[in-house]
Amino acid sequence: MLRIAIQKSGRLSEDSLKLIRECGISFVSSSYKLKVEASNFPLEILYLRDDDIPGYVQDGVADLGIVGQNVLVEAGCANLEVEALGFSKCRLSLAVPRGAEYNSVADLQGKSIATSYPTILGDYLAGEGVRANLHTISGSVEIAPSIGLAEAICDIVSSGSTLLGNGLREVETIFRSEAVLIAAPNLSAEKQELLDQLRFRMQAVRRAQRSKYIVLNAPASALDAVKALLPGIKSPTVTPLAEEGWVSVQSVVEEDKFWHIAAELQAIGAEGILVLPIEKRVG
Ligand SMILES: Nc1ncnc2c1ncn2[C@@H]1O[C@H](COP(=O)(O)OP(=O)(O)OP(=O)(O)O)[C@@H](O)[C@H]1O
Ligand SMILES: O=P(O)(O)OC[C@H]1O[C@H](OP(=O)(O)OP(=O)(O)O)[C@H](O)[C@@H]1O
Ligand SMILES: [Mg+2]
Repeated sequence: MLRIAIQKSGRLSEDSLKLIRECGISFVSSSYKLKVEASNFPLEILYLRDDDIPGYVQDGVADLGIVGQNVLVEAGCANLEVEALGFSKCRLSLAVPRGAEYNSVADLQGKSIATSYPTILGDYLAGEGVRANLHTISGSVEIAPSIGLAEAICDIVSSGSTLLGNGLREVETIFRSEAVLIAAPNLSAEKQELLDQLRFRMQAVRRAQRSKYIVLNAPASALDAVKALLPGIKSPTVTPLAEEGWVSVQSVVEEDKFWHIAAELQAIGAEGILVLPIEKRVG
């Protein structure tokens, strides 16, 4: 049985649970039970504070974990990462009060900076040759300048609303993060085999999320141009329509290229362009 540690409640929780479920693994979750067993895969799920996850996996108390790279690197456990998962994307940034003068990181020399990430920040500042006084606090970091605790902060930013709401201006991005799957060093051969199965499923889910199924009608005369735009996985499926001179084309497109391709398809005469989600994609 594999044990995976995920965040009990917070920014990682929902997507971590969703990913495990999309891998076809069923379990009953309740907010009171902190350890649950899946019914159709040898997996036990532990619900923990995210800060504790790297340590549990490093020590082998849990075999696997899902955690942000920011927390993983801060804990000095970057070597445990096995797979980036593409959610909970955020950045670690330095910010100063909106009206404060700031030209470069050298302006932080001798200043006090509040953060929950003293290791990542300390390494960054050392690399820049800047000495500052770091105040380590575990949350609500953005409040620090307005209560006189620090002159700058370094914390997680996503939309930037928290900085804006607290009169702060983002001045440097020092680290980019997303959720990652981590694994204990030296897993037994049996557990490694289960991990490989789980990664195979996770990759199929992620590949599917990045792809869309596209169906459209096009004049047969435009077929070569349509094929060039929609090469698909191997090649597109082309079937004749009942109406003479027209074909139906089915293919797979990368989601981030869809809008660009859809406009080009329309320009060469394609009609009725439908886009459907793909649940899993193997290979
Ligand atoms: N605004 C955000 N947008 C996207 N991802 C975020 C955001 N804030 C945090 N994250 C990511 O999600 C992780 C968990 O964030 P969260 O705020 O839930 O942590 P926490 O308050 O420390 O939780 P816990 O109670 O488990 O210690 C962060 O370490 C980071 O990787
Ligand atoms: O740029 P934004 O979109 O505003 O997001 C950034 C905020 O999100 C996180 O806090 P969260 O809301 O998770 O609360 P927490 O302090 O309880 O972790 C993070 O610590 C920032 O404060
Ligand atoms: Mg935490």
